[in-house]
Amino acid sequence: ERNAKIFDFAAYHDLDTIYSFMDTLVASHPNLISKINIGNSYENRPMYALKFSTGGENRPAIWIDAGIHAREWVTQASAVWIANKMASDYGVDPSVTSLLGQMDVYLMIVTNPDGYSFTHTDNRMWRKTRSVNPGSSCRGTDPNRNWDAGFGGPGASKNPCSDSYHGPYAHSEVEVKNVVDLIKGHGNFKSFISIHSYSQLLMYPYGYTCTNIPDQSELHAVGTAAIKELMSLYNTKYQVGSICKIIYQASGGSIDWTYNIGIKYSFAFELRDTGLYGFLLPANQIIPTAEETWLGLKNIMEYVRDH
Ligand SMILES: CS(=N)(=N)C[C@@H](Cc1ccccc1)C(=O)O
Ligand SMILES: [Zn+2]
Repeated sequence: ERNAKIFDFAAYHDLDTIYSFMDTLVASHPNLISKINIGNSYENRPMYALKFSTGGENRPAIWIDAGIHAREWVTQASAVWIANKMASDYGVDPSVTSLLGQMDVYLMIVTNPDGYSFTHTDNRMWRKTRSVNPGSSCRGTDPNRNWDAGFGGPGASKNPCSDSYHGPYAHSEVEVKNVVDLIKGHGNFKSFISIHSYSQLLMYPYGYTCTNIPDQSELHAVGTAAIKELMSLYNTKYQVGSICKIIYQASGGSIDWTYNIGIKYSFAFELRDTGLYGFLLPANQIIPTAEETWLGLKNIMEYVRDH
């Protein structure tokens, strides 16, 4: 509890510090949070998801991941703050209490640990995994082009040296496979939310095509309500739309695969900012970004709980 009190949420932390924060949080809330090792990364780092659960057996669940792109540091930092917020608001905020009384929430703070570690040791702008590409001197696959949804189509590169290299085959990256296996094994996820930065967008599928999904109008309405909440705090301007329409065509993205396996409420956030600092967002914007993102996330989770 003392450690949880001295953690600096207004700073960027390395992998070990984030992992020990998780242990502190679990220790402070043993009846609410457990740490699940969903498998190891390419370089054998554990991949931890925090499971928020008040009981039941395989309850309907919501997945939230951050940091699949290593350099998007405000996403892992915001997820740390959100983990703490959800823990402290349970039993205090009636909406959070009701949500966790009916659903489980899985929160993966560092979805690409090898890449995140590499941004601290070698290259702050690294995005991909750190897997070896046979026959190339370039490392890594874009974990957000490696999912089995329009895999290898337009909006991904076949060049291992590209930042959007799709990898040798769908789910080739163990970091992706570990999440895929958890989602398929669980079988009762109602929502999958992937947190990226930057651009200030809330997106729904598809990325691999600009054709509308069957649930386009519902997801657009959910997204619109969510960003209204988000914007209410600091007036941070967000836009809502499909990946393909509001950012660009991108194949092999996570939320296209989750939508296609039946997880209707699949969304991707692009957090602050719109390019002034980009991936190098100053640490003094971590807490404001996390606070406003939480409002949007909570709004989506409430909708999922009630539908
Ligand atoms: C700036 S960025 N790389 N976070 C934008 C991110 C958009 C996206 C999100 C979800 C699914 C597909 C595509 C990407 O290119 O992977
Ligand atoms: Zn990203």
